[in-house]
Amino acid sequence: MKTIDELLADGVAGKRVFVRADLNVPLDGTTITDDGRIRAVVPTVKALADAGARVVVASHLGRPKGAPDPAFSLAPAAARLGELLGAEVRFATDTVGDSARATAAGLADGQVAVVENLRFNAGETAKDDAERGAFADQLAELADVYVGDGFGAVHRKHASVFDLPARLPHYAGHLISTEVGVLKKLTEDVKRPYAVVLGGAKVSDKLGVIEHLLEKADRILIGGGMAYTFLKAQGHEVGISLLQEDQIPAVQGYLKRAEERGVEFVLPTDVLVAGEFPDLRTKAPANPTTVAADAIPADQEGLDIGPETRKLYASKLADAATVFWNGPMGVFEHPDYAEGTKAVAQALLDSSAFTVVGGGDSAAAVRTLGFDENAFGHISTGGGASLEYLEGKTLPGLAALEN
Ligand SMILES: Nc1ncnc2c1ncn2[C@@H]1O[C@H](COP(=O)(O)OP(=O)(O)O)[C@@H](O)[C@H]1O
Ligand SMILES: O=C(OP(=O)(O)O)[C@H](O)COP(=O)(O)O
Repeated sequence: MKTIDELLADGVAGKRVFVRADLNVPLDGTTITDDGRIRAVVPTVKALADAGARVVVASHLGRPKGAPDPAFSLAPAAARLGELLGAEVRFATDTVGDSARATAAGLADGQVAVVENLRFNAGETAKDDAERGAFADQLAELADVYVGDGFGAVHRKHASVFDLPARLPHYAGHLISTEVGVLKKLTEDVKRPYAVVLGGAKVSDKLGVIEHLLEKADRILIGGGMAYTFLKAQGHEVGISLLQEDQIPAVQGYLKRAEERGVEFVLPTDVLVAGEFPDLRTKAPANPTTVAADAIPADQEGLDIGPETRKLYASKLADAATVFWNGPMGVFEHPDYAEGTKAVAQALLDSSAFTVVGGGDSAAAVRTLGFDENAFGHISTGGGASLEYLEGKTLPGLAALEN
């Protein structure tokens, strides 16, 4: 994989460089609640701009449906990038249309622009190779060189991640190089006991990695929205909690395999439930109740692990030598459901383990709940991406940079 250092050494002044970043930051309206992913790409963008490149930054944000949707505009992220760079950052109101082409063409050496959300275009995420390719062709017109630095999206076979680098000279940015360097250590030389904590809401995306983790980890702790498919697989009712019904047979298989291999699977023994999802904007009191994990009422939703589970998980992490954690334990954005996530973060800090926290929301949780991000071994900007890397899968965005 060629890195940006080679590009910089060859000289990049006057060249139009397309930087595929992951600026998928959590927003409250148009306010960025955690800018970690923007800060993470600054070293790459700054190095290119300082070297006189004309930098076109692109990213997805959220999961819009292949058409413009103001709620998912990258405008706030572009403004924040400008603040962090201490320089003007231009913003194109489309991704490959008139605004993007004019903005890219109007850049002077050392200037930076952000184009609008890649996922406002159906071609970005299309399954069909030709449709993705056609969109990548349009993106390629904006630049002479491609720098891949959106680590959080390298597991996606999307036009800007996979097809575009095949059309331009391509290099890995500083963030991707750093992320891969750390995660590689976890695949090669892992100190045991090795505990993995999984939670969050992207359950269907992430359940599959457990099959591989069963061959690697000594202990797997499950929380967040993921826990309820496990509880259901054990025969418990989960009310209106997040559930991946079609994955129940697979999950039953994981539990069986874990037993055969002597991998300890730890599930919540109690959970916080409520009749409705909390209001994350007003943060109005949610008044949850604590119930046993095998006694979730039919009309209630599990939204955090309970106090007994917090203690249990802390004890299971205390003597670990390595911990990988992806996915909050509950809806941490609301204070009534943040305690589970806080307890896991604190347990990681209290242990002497090498700790890796991965994922946009997990990293944001650690910071917004007041923890010192430097106290963790590594905070990865990618959750799904780091999990699939650990799984040993070929990641489209990394393979494209290697070719
Ligand atoms: N029990 C739950 N039910 C619904 N959503 C949950 C639950 N627990 C956690 N979440 C949500 O999961 C989201 C993060 O999930 P995910 O995107 O998978 O993590 P990451 O970005 O760290 O990879 C958070 O917004 C959080 O509110
Ligand atoms: O937030 C992301 O992934 P993550 O939640 O697994 O860390 C990335 O920006 C990828 O987004 P996607 O899962 O909508 O493709």
